[in-house]
Amino acid sequence: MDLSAYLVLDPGLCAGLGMVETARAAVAGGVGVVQLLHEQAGTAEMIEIGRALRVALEGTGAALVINDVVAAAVALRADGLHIGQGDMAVKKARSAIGPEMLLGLSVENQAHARAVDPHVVDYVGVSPVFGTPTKSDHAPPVGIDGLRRIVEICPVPAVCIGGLGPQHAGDVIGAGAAGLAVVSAVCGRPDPAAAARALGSAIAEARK
Ligand SMILES: Cc1ncc(COP(=O)(O)OP(=O)(O)O)c(N)n1
Ligand SMILES: Cc1nc(C(=O)O)sc1CCOP(=O)(O)O
Ligand SMILES: [Mg+2]
Repeated sequence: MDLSAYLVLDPGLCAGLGMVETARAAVAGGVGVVQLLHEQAGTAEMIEIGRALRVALEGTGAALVINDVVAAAVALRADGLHIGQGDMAVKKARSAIGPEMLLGLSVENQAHARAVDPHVVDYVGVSPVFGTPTKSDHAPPVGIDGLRRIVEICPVPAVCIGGLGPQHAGDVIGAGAAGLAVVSAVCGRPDPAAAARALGSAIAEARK
């Protein structure tokens, strides 16, 4: 899974174009992972949207990750499941999804990072780097220095999320992150493909 440019879909921000078309455009613009996050959807609706996303992503090489809803991830044979600290025990998630599906875990501080078991978790989402209106109940922002310390501790690759856009690629890649996860930098933009391209270019530039 190429974690460099990681799109987290938000149904509200994607209301204009829709989540499937937003994902299609973002992947055309170079996004490597699409996470379906829909707090209001039950399992059946997650599966229905996930199936449409699967069709849209087919043949692109982009990965489909399901947020929180283990049964939907399993039913869809998704590429990954992403859970937070309060969602469920990581070992329970791993036994539900089996050994092949990638498991992502949110980490919000150094203690969370120290507790990551690399035999169970494949990548972490360090969250949030900056405050963001996209998620109302986020943990205190860790900032770039906090991100660097968390990445140093984590035994698995780290993407980071929260208030990020192309303008932050230099700082977060410099801090050791494997990629940037974004919502509003792509969702709801007039041209999500161009927004994704701008993100990818900034990441490529940061890695030079
Ligand atoms: C890549 C990535 N990182 C962090 C999160 C946040 O997940 P979580 O803490 O479970 O919060 P919710 O988004 O589920 O409310 C994420 N979704 N993706
Ligand atoms: C989905 C999500 N999780 C977060 C966390 O801190 O756990 S912040 C967030 C939303 C990030 O949105 P934007 O890119 O628009 O700032
Ligand atoms: Mg969650």
